Amino acid sequence: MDKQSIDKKDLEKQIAAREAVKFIQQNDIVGLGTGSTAFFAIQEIAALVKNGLKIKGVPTSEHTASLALSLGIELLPMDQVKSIDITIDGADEFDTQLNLVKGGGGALFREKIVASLTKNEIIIADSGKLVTQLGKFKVPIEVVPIALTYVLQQLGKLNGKGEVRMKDNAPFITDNHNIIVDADFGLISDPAALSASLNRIEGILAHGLFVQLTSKVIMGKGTETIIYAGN
Ligand SMILES: O=C(CO)[C@H](O)[C@H](O)COP(=O)(O)O
Repeated sequence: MDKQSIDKKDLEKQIAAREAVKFIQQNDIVGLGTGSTAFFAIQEIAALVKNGLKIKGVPTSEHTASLALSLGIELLPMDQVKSIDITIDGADEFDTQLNLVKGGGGALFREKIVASLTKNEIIIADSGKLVTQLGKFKVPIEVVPIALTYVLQQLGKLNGKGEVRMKDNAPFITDNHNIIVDADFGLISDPAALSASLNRIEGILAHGLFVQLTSKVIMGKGTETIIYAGN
């Protein structure tokens, strides 16, 4: 990928982030996403905080927690939060029905808990994330390590081929001390049905299919934003 296309992507992420933070209100509890797109939102939020906005953030990963603290955003631990007003997070893929694949950064479990607590889940994305059908990006699945063999067998029964995610020649370990299996199901014709099937497999802590959790996706396209909103 050449530098120009990288810059174009970053610009799209940034303008989507700028648009998304407009939905934050004074005294909101704000879920803070994880990844290179959420990074832009966290920076925008930090700038607003410096200008007097009072919010408390709920981070979706240890990495986001450190980043937010370093930028002066006050945090609340997830287990002390009953409800989150608004969350701004990224996604690996989304469709126009607002189904998502998330977890490319391995933070899917905390991202899903935060999304489930959130009244207004806003996903920000560059235009490369929009797909007609989910599934080109493998579905990240957080697995309790001792259940790996069983989970891989069960994924096979769903016509999924799972591979343990590696980092520096060792399995990638999540913030929750689990492993990630990236599962290829081909194109996913019914994300809700696959999500429900994955939910029934013991040993899976969370999977990266986010169905009916998103209120809008704000996508940067060139120098504009396009909003996909739920019904
Ligand atoms: O789900 C995520 C992390 O677990 C990210 O939101 C997703 O991977 C998108 O990342 P990026 O904004 O870097 O493309």
